[in-house]
Amino acid sequence: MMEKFQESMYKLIVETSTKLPKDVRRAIAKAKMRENAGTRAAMSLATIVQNIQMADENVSPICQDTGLPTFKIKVPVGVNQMEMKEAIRRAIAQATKDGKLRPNSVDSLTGENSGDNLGIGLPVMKFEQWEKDYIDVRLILKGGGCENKNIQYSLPCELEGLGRAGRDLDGIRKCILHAVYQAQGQGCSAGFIGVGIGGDRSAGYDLAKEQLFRSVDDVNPNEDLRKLEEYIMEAANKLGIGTMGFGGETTLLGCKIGVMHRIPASFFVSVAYNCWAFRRLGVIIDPHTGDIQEWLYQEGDDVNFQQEETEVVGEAREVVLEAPITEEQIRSLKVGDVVRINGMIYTGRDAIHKHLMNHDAPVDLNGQIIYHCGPVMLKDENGKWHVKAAGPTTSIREEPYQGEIMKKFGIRAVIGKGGMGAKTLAALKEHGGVYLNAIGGAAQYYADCIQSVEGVDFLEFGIPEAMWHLRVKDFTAVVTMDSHGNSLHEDVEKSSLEKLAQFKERVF
Ligand SMILES: O=C(O)C[C@H](O)C(=O)O
Ligand code: SF4
Repeated sequence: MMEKFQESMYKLIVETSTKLPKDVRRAIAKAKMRENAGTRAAMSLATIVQNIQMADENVSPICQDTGLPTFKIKVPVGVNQMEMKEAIRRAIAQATKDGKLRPNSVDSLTGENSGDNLGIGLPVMKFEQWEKDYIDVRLILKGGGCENKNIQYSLPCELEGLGRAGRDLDGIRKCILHAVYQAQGQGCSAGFIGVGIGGDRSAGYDLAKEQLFRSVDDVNPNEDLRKLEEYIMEAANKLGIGTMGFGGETTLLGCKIGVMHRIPASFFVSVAYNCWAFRRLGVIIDPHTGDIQEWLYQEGDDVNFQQEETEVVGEAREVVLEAPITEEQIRSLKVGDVVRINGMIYTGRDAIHKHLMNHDAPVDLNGQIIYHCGPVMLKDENGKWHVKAAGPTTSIREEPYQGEIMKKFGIRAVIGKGGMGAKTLAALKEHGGVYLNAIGGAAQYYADCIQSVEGVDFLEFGIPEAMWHLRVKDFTAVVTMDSHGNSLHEDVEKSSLEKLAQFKERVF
């Protein structure tokens, strides 16, 4: 039985990483219909849909960040949970080896990547016993960018744009709207949120995450919460943050709210934010054979994304870039321009940015392009590396370093997602640099633009943190911060704050 169970868990992991569930697909298809053709949001959604289809076909990760695997398992009395845990760990290690998961488990003290997704406390497995005679296993692969946008409020509190949030349903309403606002595009909007009302800090977050296991289509049995969920879906989509924070009609794809009791002194509202790449599936397992009897979240017909040819944004200019890039070329770029990159780009994320502050670079970065990306890579029998998934990572984490590093090494462009802050914007102006926004989560789409892996440095930092030398063709991204002091991210943040303030008045 355990061998079969391990095989079933392997199938669950691979399916979760590579195929979005139908309820999520329906939500994305609906969002796509709402956007006006030709806008940046429509273009991004077209890329997202294309990426979902490519992941289906390639049986490869939808997003390169395959997240922190969290299993929720319900078992009948008499099933050996310790053996199940071991089988799940083996299945996780196998899926990592096969390039279906990125090695994502990092020693928090030494920074060492375990290489197989196993580690202290990882994967997360939560067991519960029940009276039924079958096993129910559900899995979420929740990436780090959206996890970083989770937020917890302690009521009463003051919220920018909304004023005081008190200890009542209306205060809760304000917290949830604020949670969507503060995420901007950084958690790869449009997102799904799970909300937990009450509990202590840890139980509140657990409850919030528990909500993410609810189907997007289900209706809250609590009438107050049903109304609140409905209200939030409507109001949040008026914030104008849109796909990737580019502005647009859809900012939120789902909202599920749960409640538990609290103690008199504490009143927490906890919000778990999940990106559009909402990888969550489940299976019913026969406890005697270990076989999969049924897949969960897959009710309904196959979702047919209507994919008409999307034109590039209205009058957006398309510019081809190839490194080394001159200052003059960079200064000619403006927010809104679409760039197509050919030639070399170098990945660099958290560990490398920190390292480069007081070390030399292993390659000459003068005039070059840095890509904030931690790809999924596999080495073949001949020792050659292949890219299995390679979308952008959240750039704002490099905010303390980026400007200085660009100046120090002469870097002319950085590609990432979610935008960067005032410090980087000032450096782009002073030095002559641009920020290029790629579509977060579109890891198959971008992997397809990579023609070859020409080298790697800092492999000791682990696969996601290494500096990969990539030769690309037609790698497309949008200029969202230019060398003239313009930032689309700053604009959207400002306008969405104004819109948020329209929801200040009491509703509940
Ligand atoms: O780690 C990554 O590759 C991306 C991360 O999920 C992010 O959204 O920043
Ligand atoms: S890159 Fe975006 S889509 Fe991928 S896990 Fe991070 S937040 Fe989600």
